[in-house]
Amino acid sequence: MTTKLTIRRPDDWHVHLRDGAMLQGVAQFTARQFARAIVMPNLSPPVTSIEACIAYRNRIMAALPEGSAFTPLMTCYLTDRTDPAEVRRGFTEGVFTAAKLYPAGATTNSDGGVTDVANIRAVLETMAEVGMVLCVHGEVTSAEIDIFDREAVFIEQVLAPLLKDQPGLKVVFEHITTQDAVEFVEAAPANVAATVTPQHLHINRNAMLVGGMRPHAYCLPVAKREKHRLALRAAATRGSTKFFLGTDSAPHTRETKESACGCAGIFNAPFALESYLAVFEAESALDRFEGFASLHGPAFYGLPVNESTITLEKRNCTVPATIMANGEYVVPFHAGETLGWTLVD
Ligand SMILES: NC(=O)N[C@@H](CC(=O)O)C(=O)O
Ligand SMILES: [Zn+2]
Ligand SMILES: [Zn+2]
Repeated sequence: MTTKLTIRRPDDWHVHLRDGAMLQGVAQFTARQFARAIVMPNLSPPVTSIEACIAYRNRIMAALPEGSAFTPLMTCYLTDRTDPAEVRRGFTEGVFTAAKLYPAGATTNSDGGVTDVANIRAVLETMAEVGMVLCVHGEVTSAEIDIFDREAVFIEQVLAPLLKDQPGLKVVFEHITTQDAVEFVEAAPANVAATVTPQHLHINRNAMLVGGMRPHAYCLPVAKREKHRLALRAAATRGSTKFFLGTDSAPHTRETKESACGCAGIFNAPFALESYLAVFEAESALDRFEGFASLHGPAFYGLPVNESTITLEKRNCTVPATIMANGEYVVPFHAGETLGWTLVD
């Protein structure tokens, strides 16, 4: 029986580090587990320029614990008015690692997002030309589309046509939640990949709705039915280089989650690796964890793998009911549960 696992240090290819007091409270958790992370730009106001991005990166660096070797990889929030020249310059100067497509109104702080991908055609062309990754929140927003169908409809109405128009563009279909998305990514060429969150590997929609409404199991895209969860588990643990780690850790204060209109987002950063590893163990795929966590992401982005390592031990760890993030309570994913592996410092 494996009781100790040492792998190259993982990266998180999708995280919300927030800003201000919350950033001060949560940055340490991601920095402890990961070498690098793709940092989402959905602040208020969003990070839409090189200047704003450099300033945000500096605030992240200032929020890291002393001596941290963590590197934030920054992203540009696309809007209907994004200037292709700004995206190109930000990428070539090393400020933007990727650009992020939020369909307007799809999720937290996406009101300034893109109303129609036709409006960013020149931006996408530029990105394809320079080899810059497009990160996509893949849900349509039309009122008449059922929330459980929004990802599958996005594939058909937006993503497939977009890739037809820009066949060379590197696209990360983020936080996928459906068998439809798994099948689409598997059938697509090598320039299309996906990230998978810990929550979508652990829970289906019952976790959110059975026995009472559970706001801390609510995120977007919402968890789907069990067959989709099983498809995601198979995809993530199969060893395919098209699927890699992206936590989508999205902290909101306990108050804003436990509300008449609760915010979407699950805060999983403090125990992300322990959470993923539980899945890989249950799927008898411990030997494939390093690929998912530390190798496939850098390969897709064209970045070097990390030289340093981390070690996880087969030892119980109990996730606290709440975490104090710089004066605000945040409820973590797996609150109050015990996980079978522990990241060794
Ligand atoms: N995943 C979420 O439920 N929420 C994210 C936004 C996002 O990634 O869609 C957030 O910023 O809170
Ligand atoms: Zn999203
Ligand atoms: Zn996200």
